[in-house]
Amino acid sequence: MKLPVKFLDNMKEILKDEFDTFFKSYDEKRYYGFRINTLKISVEEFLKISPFNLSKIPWSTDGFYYEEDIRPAKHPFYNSGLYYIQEPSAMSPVEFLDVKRGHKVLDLCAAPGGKSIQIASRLQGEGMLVTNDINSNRVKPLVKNIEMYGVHNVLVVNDSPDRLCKNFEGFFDRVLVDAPCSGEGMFRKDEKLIKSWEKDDISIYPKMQREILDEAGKMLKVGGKLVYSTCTFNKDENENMIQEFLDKNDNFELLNIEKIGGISEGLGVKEVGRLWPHKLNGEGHFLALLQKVDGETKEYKRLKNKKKPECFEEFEKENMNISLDGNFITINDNLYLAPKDMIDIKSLKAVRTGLLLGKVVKNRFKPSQALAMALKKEDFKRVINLDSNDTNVIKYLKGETIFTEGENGFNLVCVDGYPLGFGKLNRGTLKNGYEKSWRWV
Ligand SMILES: C[S@@+](CC[C@H](N)C(=O)[O-])C[C@H]1O[C@@H](n2cnc3c(N)ncnc32)[C@H](O)[C@@H]1O
Repeated sequence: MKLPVKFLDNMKEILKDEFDTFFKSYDEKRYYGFRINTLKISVEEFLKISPFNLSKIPWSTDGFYYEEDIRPAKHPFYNSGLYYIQEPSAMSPVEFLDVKRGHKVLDLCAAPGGKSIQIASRLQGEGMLVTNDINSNRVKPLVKNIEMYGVHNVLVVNDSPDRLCKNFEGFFDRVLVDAPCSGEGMFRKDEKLIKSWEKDDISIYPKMQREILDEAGKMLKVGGKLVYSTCTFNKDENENMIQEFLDKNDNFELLNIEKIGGISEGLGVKEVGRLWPHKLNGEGHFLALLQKVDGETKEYKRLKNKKKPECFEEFEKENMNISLDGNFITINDNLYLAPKDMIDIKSLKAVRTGLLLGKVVKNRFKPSQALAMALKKEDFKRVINLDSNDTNVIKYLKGETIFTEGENGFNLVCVDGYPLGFGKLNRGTLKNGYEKSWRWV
């Protein structure tokens, strides 16, 4: 692999005696991983049905390495949101964020959403996740991932950190800043990034990171914790960025990142964590854990619950074995179940205000793909449960009509018991309800 000379010079300076082993690691194979989505299945249950050979990633509770030649994104379990494909070292930031059920958590630079899904799996439907990205193109896959992985206690935002801060100062128990960075840790994963590193002016990143981190700190509660992470090796974007933040904010303390599974101390800062490709099986990451120990406390009032619309109540009675409760919000014909901890937000570009249940048009309710993905098989009255080897699964994912037995009406189509989407059955013919933009082409 041909690496930029300037990058190698920087790395020689940083790594000194270790440089040669670091450099050689670029000729070794890269590692592939996915994380089991414990919102839908436990690690133990998944391992019982797993069609793949997997081995544990040491710093992750639910992450596994898989071999390069298997294609987990082509298996229908991927479409049912049972696992999220993620570079192994990228699984580390959330591991150290110490998210507990009921927390209010902000993922400030979230797209495409790998770490948001990981946070949601720690929340297990309690508390609230606010997931944001400034880039409107990148928010689209973020929304898809949030929905496919069945995250429902969520507010998805496409806005800037300072505008978020106007609504959420001192609000969050946990904040993740997975900062935009020069991406030096991703060269082995994606050689195109070498070209953009050479072409772009990487000195722009520290300014961006500083601004994001400053706003992130303000949105944290006293006692709350923040993880700052990057996938680059550059010291200015890592240890120096954290040192500068601590110098400016004496109400923050640096906590220790436990050095498990081959994670190393930082460069001159022992509390932070470095994942190096020559020391563990992953591409590279930087982690710092901060705690806010002093500051102003602000009280927030939850939004008052709005009633369930009648048309949704009817849909539930006709089709579901459960009845949802909480705050039902309608925005432009879209019916949402908002998170219980939702507050009044002003002038923010919210893309999803909770779980999108469906559309209400002329008092008729049409369920969404997101609702199907947030349900369990037992939650629905009529289910078409396909075997993962059944050719109808691919047909369904392609949006084709399928012919199958079952009860007329709305059905939840599942693969080996895990929902894929809806369909309407009429005398053996299933009108495909799989979201058009998700269909296999
Ligand atoms: C490293 S990526 C995030 C990856 C993501 N956390 C994940 O695990 O899937 C950094 C993200 O920061 C976003 N970003 C850049 N500047 C930002 C800003 N000022 N505020 C919020 N997000 C920003 C980029 O659009 C990009 O999606």
